[in-house]
Amino acid sequence: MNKPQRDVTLRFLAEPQDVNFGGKVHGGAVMKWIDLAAYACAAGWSGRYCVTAYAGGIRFVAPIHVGSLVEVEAKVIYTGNSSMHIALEVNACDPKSLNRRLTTHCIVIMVAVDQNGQSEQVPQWIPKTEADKKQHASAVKLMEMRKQIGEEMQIFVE
Ligand SMILES: CCCCCCCCCCCCCCCC(=O)SCCNC(=O)CCNC(=O)[C@H](O)C(C)(C)COP(=O)(O)OP(=O)(O)OC[C@H]1O[C@@H](n2cnc3c(N)ncnc32)[C@H](O)[C@@H]1OP(=O)(O)O
Repeated sequence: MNKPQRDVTLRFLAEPQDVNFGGKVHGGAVMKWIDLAAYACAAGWSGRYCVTAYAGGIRFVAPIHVGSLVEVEAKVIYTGNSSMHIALEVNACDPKSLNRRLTTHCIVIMVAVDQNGQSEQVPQWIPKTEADKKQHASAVKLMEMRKQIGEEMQIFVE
């Protein structure tokens, strides 16, 4: 296997088929792009097939217009035994003016699985730069917060 790749960026044009009733790109389309980028990032890091275990903290900061050049950036910010925590950012711009702006961001957790859907070990990512260390620490903090949210939400799934 090649050296694990920490990040990936998908680049494409928002097409008319992605539009919602308000004339902007549908939130569901953005979430699909995010899932695809998270998968490509996790697969590139682990060299394995991966599934989405969690997606959260999504914030739609600004709408995306049809015809925009969209960039979905995904990067590993934490690895567990089989999980990869991935920070995603979606930026868009008019391809004529290249006035790039943030439209959406969130966190996705992907898990590497074998052919039977059992979780498999992934290479560990070790933060090196100050920015990496901050993001890693934030991922650990978010894990704790999700545990509390999960416990609170238990009444809705029983
Ligand atoms: C076949 C080849 C075709 C190739 C073709 C290519 C196709 C190219 C197109 C691809 C396009 C994009 C594809 C996207 C991928 C889908 O869209 S997948 C569809 C949506 N996702 C699913 O269906 C996943 C359903 N869930 C599961 O299967 C299981 O819950 C999981 C995720 C495997 C975990 O199972 P589990 O029994 O909890 O496993 P366990 O070993 O206890 O935990 C594993 C890890 O998951 C973590 N975890 C589990 N649940 C959670 C949670 N809710 N929150 C956070 N972490 C969690 C644990 O903390 C643990 O982390 P580590 O400590 O190991 O780091």
